[in-house]
Amino acid sequence: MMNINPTETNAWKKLQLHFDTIRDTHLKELFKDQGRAATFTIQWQDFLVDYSKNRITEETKSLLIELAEEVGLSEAIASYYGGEAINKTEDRPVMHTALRDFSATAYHKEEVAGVRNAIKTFTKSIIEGTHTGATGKTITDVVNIGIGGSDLGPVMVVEALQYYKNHLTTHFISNVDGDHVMETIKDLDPETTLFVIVSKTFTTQETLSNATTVRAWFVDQLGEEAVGSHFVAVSTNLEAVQNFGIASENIFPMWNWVGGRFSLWSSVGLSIALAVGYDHFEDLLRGAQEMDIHFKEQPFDENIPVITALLSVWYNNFFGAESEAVIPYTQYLHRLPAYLQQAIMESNGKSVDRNGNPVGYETGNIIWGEPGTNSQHAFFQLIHQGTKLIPADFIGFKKSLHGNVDHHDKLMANFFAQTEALMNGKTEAQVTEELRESPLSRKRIEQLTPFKVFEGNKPTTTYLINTLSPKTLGALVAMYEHKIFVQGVIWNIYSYDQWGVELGKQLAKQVLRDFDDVESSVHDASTKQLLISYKKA
Ligand SMILES: O=P(O)(O)OC[C@H]1O[C@H](O)[C@H](O)[C@@H](O)[C@@H]1O
Repeated sequence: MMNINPTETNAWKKLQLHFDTIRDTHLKELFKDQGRAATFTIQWQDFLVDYSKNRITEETKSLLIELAEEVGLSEAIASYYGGEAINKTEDRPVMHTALRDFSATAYHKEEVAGVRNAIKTFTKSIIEGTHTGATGKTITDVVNIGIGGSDLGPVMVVEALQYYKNHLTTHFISNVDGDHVMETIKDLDPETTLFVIVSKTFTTQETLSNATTVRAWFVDQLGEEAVGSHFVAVSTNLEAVQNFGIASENIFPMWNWVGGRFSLWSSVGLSIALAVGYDHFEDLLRGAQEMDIHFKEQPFDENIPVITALLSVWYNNFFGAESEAVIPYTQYLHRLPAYLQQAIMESNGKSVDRNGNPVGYETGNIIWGEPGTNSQHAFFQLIHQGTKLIPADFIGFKKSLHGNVDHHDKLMANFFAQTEALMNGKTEAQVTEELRESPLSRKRIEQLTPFKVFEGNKPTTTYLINTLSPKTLGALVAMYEHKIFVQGVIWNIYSYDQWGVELGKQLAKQVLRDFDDVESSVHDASTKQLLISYKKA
């Protein structure tokens, strides 16, 4: 890793000058070049990534690639794939790619294959009913208890692959909110339920509290001796799991070289494999592996994660765009934005560079989104006519899974229409002409026109994918993972730690202790007033 301040590179300086020449250019203008769509499209396997509706020219693209080269992206990729401890503040390598590397030269090959086999055997026994509950009944429900990376990945994928699901009903408990726990377990039959406790560290307050409550509820009904048939855990901290009362044969290990928010490919994905079967889980991994190979081998100008990361830097650091929207046009991906919020914002929400100095430029963007078309009827107003520039990823599929062409055409008509509308907008002349056909008076038309004008020039990147399958989903998620990596390299920050989560955790522990005597606790006046009011209730 070269630890270069991006703003001090030659490419950055050139980009700044270039930006001044292009900042006001309208996309409509750029589209006068008929070849533009083909120039700025990458066709890869089942993916067509059309990034032509972005505010770039070929010069922008080559300067951005120059930036990537100048900060040493190729060397960084080699360190990432080479298992170097690139997560320096935690002194760990970042090796989620090893979890889906089926090649002969894969890192940690045997350990990984061993755990994969354990997942395969166990999930098969649950799905086929050979592993029964303590009273001999087959398992019908699976409850994943975990938070952050131990929840968001599994829940996002299980929702995304609902079409491929088997008979097991999957539930997720994450929040330490007791109401969340009770609402989930209230109708469950302990005799037919399997609990999967997922915590990389096995020290997370939320997960341990939830697991303790659920375990007590369970033991109350079926007794301590039944625990072994109904509780399994996923963790790196085998000792803590055993202390919690889960036998070693019921623990699926994971490793410190896998970050929590990149761990769905490990045994953290046990609930996924239970929900859709091991073969689909493996397909998910294989899809991710294909993207890993693409990212590692493709030249930057044809490399999806590299290009999309550079576009994101372009908007974030030159246009001053603060956020990015992710709009999947499939209900199955309704948890993708939430998943990406952790993956992206926990990784790149950093303000200290790799030399330990404050960064003097913007880093991690704010990620948000909801599925289309719902989002169109909710927040698209602001994207179309608000004052903020919000680059958006549009993710759509050529075929629906249930095959209802009528619905799919309507869904996708919106998908295409929105990116076109965001790009072109609507001019004053167009609005006036349209209003002239209405019975409105001339005066009224004049009054209304400014409100109906769309400036356009709103950038979007379109991912048009054949179908939503375990494989394409794996590739899509891996694409975002590598995009995060590229951005971290350019911004010269450490993307794989998350110290920013600690302070709140520490304080919550203190506040919990202070609940015993809020009057004499030491807090600022606002917090103290709130604590007193809370305890009086
Ligand atoms: O899996 P666990 O150790 O329970 O951690 C769960 C979550 O805890 C913290 O919030 C971290 O910031 C997350 O990255 C992690 O995914």
